[in-house]
Amino acid sequence: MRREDAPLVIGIDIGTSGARAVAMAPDFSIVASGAAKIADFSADRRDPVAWWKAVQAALGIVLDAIDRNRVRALAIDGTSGTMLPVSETGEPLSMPMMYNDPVADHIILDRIARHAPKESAAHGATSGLAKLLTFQRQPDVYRVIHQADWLMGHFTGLYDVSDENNALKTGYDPISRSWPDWIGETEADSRLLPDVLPAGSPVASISDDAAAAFGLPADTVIVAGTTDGCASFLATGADRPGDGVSALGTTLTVKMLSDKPLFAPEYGLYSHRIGDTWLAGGASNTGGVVLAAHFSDERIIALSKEIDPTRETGLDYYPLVKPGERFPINDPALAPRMDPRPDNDAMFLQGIFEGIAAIEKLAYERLEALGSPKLASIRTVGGGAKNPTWTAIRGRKLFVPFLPLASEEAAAGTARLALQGAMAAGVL
Ligand SMILES: Nc1ncnc2c1ncn2[C@@H]1O[C@H](COP(=O)(O)OP(=O)(O)O)[C@@H](O)[C@H]1O
Ligand SMILES: O=C(CO)[C@H](O)[C@H](O)COP(=O)(O)O
Repeated sequence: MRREDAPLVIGIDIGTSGARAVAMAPDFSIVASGAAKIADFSADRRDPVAWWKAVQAALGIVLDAIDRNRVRALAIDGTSGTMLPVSETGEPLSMPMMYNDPVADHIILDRIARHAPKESAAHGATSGLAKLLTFQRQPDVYRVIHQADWLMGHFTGLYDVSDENNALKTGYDPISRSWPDWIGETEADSRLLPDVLPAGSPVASISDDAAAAFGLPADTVIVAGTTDGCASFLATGADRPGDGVSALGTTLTVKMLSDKPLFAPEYGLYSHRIGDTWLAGGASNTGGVVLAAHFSDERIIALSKEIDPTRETGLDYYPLVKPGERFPINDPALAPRMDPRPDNDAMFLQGIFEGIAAIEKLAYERLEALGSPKLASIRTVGGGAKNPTWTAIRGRKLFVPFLPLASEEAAAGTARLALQGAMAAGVL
């Protein structure tokens, strides 16, 4: 088959600020990509209509660049823990709660704390389960679903299907592959939970309406997606036990591919299931957000050139913008440690780089102490990945090869799941 006739799949990522879509060939090459900002459609990042418009716009750019008849499958990822209550036809019944919107109702949080097993990822004020318990009081609610589920429903017409990754923080047990009975004990109405499929498994053929709207083949397979965090891991091409991915974005997230699941909520550590492997790790509150609180991106670049990364400042910071940490220390009251501040801004910036690198190192050490494979390599994504000074500081502390990325587009990770689903459905 000529390269221009090869079948294609589509991966769509809806992240914190916008939607991105890619078309991918079976050899993982990306043949087209498109992007759109949520802010271009609404000033409110919670507005689901704006999410859908951003997805339509990003997908439209991709479809205009390819022959639509080549598309075999499509999958979507969304921000982990963003939820909304819907009617049977998918109408949102209230404004969604975003991944970082906390539930303030202490009765709900106490019920989860009392009934969820210690190792569950459903603990905490931002968990999907806390949001389900909040939304189930809505009149006429059919299901409470995740952002990615709702967007997928626009392609299938089904608003009651999720994937194992998005469902994790809503209490789903990825080891028994079921919604556990204890969820009922929290007084959650389990009839409102979506059906859950493994990430990368076929859900349904595209609906007639969506096929007509996008000009896609009627047998396009819609595939169960994942969270944005897992998608950006998969996009890098990391695929062996011991492969680590550090995301130096607004926050620092660290994940490692592990042959067994690891759950340690006391450290904010959980595992997402991908096939029979696990993405173990967690998200810290440190990261670029601390840099951005003190320096513009231009100033970071200029000051970085003044830093000698081979010499430690000895400042020993724990950089945070406010008290509270999730991973690798889980302590809602943990105080930032950023004193003394030297007069020299380059030295201050170096202290922050060193502090974040030390937290990254502790994250990988926690994983190994809990039984993960030995860290073999790190791939780095996010705004901090392009800073050679920071990379040199990290290299001095982490002692493993830093590998290049197959792609830094989360949508490419989701497209890999679409390829898997297309193969499982026999259309590739
Ligand atoms: N040259 C740089 N060196 C280090 N950090 C940077 C640099 N440029 C931007 N950043 C940081 O990267 C962060 C944004 O990363 P990005 O991956 O785009 O974020 P998000 O997680 O929101 O998608 C900002 O907080 C910014 O401070
Ligand atoms: O904060 C987020 C929003 O971008 C991420 O969704 C979160 O950090 C990653 O969660 P997960 O590990 O479940 O993918």
